[in-house]
Amino acid sequence: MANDLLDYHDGLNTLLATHTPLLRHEAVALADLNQRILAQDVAVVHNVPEFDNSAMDGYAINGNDCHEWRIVHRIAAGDDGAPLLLAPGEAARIFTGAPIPVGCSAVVMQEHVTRTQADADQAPPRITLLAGQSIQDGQHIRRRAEELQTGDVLLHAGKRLTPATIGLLAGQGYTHAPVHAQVRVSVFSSGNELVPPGQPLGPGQIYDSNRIMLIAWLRSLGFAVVDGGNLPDQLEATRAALAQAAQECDAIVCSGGVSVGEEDHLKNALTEVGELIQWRLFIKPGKPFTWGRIDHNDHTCRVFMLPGNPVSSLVTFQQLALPALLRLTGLSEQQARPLQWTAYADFSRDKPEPRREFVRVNLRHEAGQWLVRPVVQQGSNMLSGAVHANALAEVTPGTPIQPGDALTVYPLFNAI
Ligand SMILES: Nc1nc2c(c(=O)[nH]1)N[C@H]1C(S)=C(S)[C@@H](COP(=O)(O)OP(=O)(O)OC[C@H]3O[C@@H](n4cnc5c(N)ncnc54)[C@H](O)[C@@H]3O)O[C@H]1N2
Ligand code: MOO
Repeated sequence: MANDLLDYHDGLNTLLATHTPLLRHEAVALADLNQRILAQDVAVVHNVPEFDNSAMDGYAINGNDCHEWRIVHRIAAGDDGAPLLLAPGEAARIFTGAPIPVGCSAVVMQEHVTRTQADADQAPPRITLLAGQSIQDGQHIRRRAEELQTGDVLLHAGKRLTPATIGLLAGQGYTHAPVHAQVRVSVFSSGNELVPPGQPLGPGQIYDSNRIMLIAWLRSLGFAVVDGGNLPDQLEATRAALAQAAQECDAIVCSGGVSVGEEDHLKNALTEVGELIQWRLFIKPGKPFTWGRIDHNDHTCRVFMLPGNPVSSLVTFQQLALPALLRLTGLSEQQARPLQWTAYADFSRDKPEPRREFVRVNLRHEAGQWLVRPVVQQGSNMLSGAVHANALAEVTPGTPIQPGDALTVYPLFNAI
């Protein structure tokens, strides 16, 4: 029955191609820019360095072949060094970041010279080079504009901003940067059995783990998250909640209620208020994963319905919903793809699984190779298994595994 289900890679490629960056932009202050995506190119407006300056604490000298130099100036970082001149045989005491005086041929580290104090007749102190040291022309001078030149592009549109890029923008004097607006995501769980942590459990009830897991995950990636609460197993209430959220948000992420049971109302509700684009993929876990859209006037809200088993939610979120959501934030298809590399099986499995499987594994580096071994708890209801794992290993449908077989692995939370 299952072979008509969509393959994972076709599903991922379709999601990446059909979700495009939101057009809303905003100027955001530097301290709040981490993880945001640049919406326009940003130019270099100051040469870096702005002026020739010293890379070391030491002495700026004129005349690399001299045997000693008279110290005639002292230049610290923050001083205006431009008017200062060095004649042949002269030196300036200089510090890292201080401007280079006119006539300087090189900077010598203070560890490489000896300094003689001024004598009684007020002659300036002198430095001589220690035996065994030599001087290269221009050494330890950071030249004006050697790193960045005015008019060049500092950062290109589409760049995901990191702490280092924020520092780079500050180094140019910027206080704000133009970024794509935050993607607003409503997160729901669904099921009469679910109780929020902190409340007592009644018979047949369990705590809701998926909603807070997804909220924390989305927040950590810079999304503006609305907690939509838990939807009862009831079509009318579900339909109303989806329609309301679609007016206010760019995307809805919900979990549970997308399988075939009579209490699984999510797909019907989506069909009534919007469009169900895809139901079910040929994957384990996460087969009932669903996506669609709800259009409201000129606004589109993307909808991702994750299967309720917590590991099914986690796997389909990381491998399918998140890449699509990251496209909305402004990332390219390539940037939004789940991070992946190749590792080698440190286990065997004779019985092939018909669906493409994402096995929860421990990825480790040993003797120059990345190796993977499955964690014990592989049930899609066993969140502890996903916690003990640090990656997902992809197993091709119908394929037994021998030790040493190459597998594609995806680090969990893109962080190893
Ligand atoms: N007859 C069939 N039954 C099922 C099939 C099938 O093909 N035929 N598919 C199974 C698969 S695979 C999955 S995965 C689940 C997914 O079902 P739903 O998405 O409808 O999820 P629920 O039935 O609502 O819940 C499944 C399971 O997960 C627990 N759950 C749900 N939400 C949460 C939450 N927020 N936090 C913690 N746990 C949650 C729920 O209590 C159930 O135990 O369907 C299979 N059935
Ligand atoms: O797809 Mo279900 O996620 O196999 O447990």
